[in-house]
Amino acid sequence: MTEAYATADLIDAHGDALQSCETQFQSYGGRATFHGPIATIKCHEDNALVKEQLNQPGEGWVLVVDGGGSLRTALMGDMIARAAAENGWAGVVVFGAVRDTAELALLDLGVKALGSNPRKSSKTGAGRLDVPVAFGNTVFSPEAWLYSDQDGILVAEERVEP
Ligand SMILES: O=C([O-])CC(=O)C(=O)O
Repeated sequence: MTEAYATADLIDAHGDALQSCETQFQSYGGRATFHGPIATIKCHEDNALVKEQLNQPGEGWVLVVDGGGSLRTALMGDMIARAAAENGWAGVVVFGAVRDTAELALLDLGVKALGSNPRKSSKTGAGRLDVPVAFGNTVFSPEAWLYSDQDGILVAEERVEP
């Protein structure tokens, strides 16, 4: 799905209402531009919670996964990402690594991550759901709004009109 806004235009118009994430992400998903309200997970090299959440209805939300920046294991691969797309999530932002990147590019889902690693994560369920997470000088609070495109990621406490 192509969306008719650019983050540069949004921040020009609504600068005071927006945080702009300084972390430089790679874009892996088939959707280059995506936005939606935020759900969060904080976890470390364990993706059971990520799998569980993305198998729930997404209703246009964006899951922000704070993996602590670890590139040692992948927190999402093609199976979890396919479930996310089928369940209507708009996108997934991973402060950490993903895998199966060739397949991720074919999905109608926004995926941003720091990098990739073929090694899988553990699946104990360790981690926390729906807590504010922060990276790149930006706080991602549950239910805030996220706007992402090739230029970066913006966060607003309330929805802003593109
Ligand atoms: O199961 C995992 O750890 C992640 C994965 O490879 C997938 O989503 O296909």
